[in-house]
Amino acid sequence: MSVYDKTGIEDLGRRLTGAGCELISTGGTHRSLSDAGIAVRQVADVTGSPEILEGRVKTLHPTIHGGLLARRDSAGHMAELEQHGIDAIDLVVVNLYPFAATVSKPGVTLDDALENIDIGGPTMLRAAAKNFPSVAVVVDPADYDWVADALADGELSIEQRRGLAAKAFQHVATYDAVVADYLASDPASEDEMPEQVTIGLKRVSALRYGENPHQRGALYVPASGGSGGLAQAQQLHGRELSFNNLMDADAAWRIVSEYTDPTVCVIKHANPCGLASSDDVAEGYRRAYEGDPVSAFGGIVGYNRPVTAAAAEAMDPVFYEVVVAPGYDDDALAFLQRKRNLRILSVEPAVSGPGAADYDVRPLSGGVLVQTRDTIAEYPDQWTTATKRAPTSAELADLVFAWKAVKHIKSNAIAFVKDRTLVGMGAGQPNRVVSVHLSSGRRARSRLAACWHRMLSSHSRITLSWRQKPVSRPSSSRAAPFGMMKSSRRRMQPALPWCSPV
Ligand SMILES: NC(=O)c1ncn([C@@H]2O[C@H](COP(=O)(O)O)[C@@H](O)[C@H]2O)c1NC=O
Repeated sequence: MSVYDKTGIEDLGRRLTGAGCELISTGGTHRSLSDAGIAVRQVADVTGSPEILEGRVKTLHPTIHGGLLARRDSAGHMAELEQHGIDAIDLVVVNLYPFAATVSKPGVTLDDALENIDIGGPTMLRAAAKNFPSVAVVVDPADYDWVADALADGELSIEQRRGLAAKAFQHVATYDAVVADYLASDPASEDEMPEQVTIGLKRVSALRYGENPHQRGALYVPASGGSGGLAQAQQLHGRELSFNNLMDADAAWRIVSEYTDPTVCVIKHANPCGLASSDDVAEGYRRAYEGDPVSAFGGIVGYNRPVTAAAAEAMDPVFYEVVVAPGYDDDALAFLQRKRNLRILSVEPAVSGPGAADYDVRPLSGGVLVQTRDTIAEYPDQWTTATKRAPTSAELADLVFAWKAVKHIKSNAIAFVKDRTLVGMGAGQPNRVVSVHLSSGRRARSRLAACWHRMLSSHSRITLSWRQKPVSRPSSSRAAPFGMMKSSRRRMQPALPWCSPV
């Protein structure tokens, strides 16, 4: 037994000695056990070598590793143990130096970090895990109880030992990935994508199923630590979250997090069908909802400010699956909790763990695409005007709003915006002209289509304005909504019969 985190170790030690085990421990673990009156030998007494180099070498010794690695079914191995006076070791209980927690501390030095890279612990875990046909390895304190129960009744089965071995290897792999991330986060190497990427994740919850009922699914967070973000949201109310709930709630949280002004969105199928900024969050919700009242049903509502009672009441007539916000006024929460099926999430901004490379990862058949996140700073005061008429300052504010919105709408993304409110949205269409057509709610005019065609041939990102009444909702002002589109391809789409250039 050699554990950094001593929680539960006395109870386990007592149960193991009760089951007839003889215990061997390193310095601090030995102290904890013997102080609790449990019979235990010092590892140094077993190896005949003292701990040296300030604890850098404690268990790295043939007596320990011979005892762990010898095949019990090999007469040769057992004879060698005998010859060298080594006893077989049947169970290893180890947890490692807290590397991630250490490097999360502000002002941590490289020296501190290096001293917290555990070497002897992983070596014992790997040795015991390799030899799981004969040896059991316990790395997770959550396993202490059932392992002690099994040993009290006899022994662990081969399947149980194999499961523990897999867990130990997984643990060591994740631990090493965090160390590698930390060491790789050298500013000099930031220009290049890394040669190899190992992403250590730990499961925080099992989901009933994945995207479809025949798929399995679970939620993971980075093993390197970090906090906040949708994956670490606190669920304040409602039924279990599904895979799709989490996907949509994340889309909601990401889009409202894009705005500094108080902003509310309504998400359907990972796209915002409603989005509005307003100093009054209840008004923001109303305007977001009115952007597309039909699609809002069954959606997810996201706020970047605490939900007020007025906003909660405004949401009342509509069925929503999830609401996600950085907090809730007490009366708002009490009001929302009346709805049995509404899942209520409280989220804090995401803070990456130490050295965690913050990648966007997409699966391909046979591989994955990895890119850095789309977090570029935008400078609207440096934008140039593509049209003859320059936007007014109110129109520019709408364009800034639209530019942030369109980043979160799936391609071919179209956003019509008026008064910092999304009034029309086109997403996921294979044809961008059709996407405009859908988002404007009526057949695109040939003049508009021609305008698109001219611009699509020369720009990959386009801002557009034209004289046309807002179509998705009535507006008191006579100015037209502003449109914005995003496309990752420069090629012009083939002309459709109803949008031939004029
Ligand atoms: N150097 C070694 O040989 C070695 N052997 C075990 N450890 C670690 O020492 C820790 C326990 O130390 P202690 O029992 O002294 O509190 C465990 O986290 C274990 O993983 C070691 N420390 C670091 O590598």
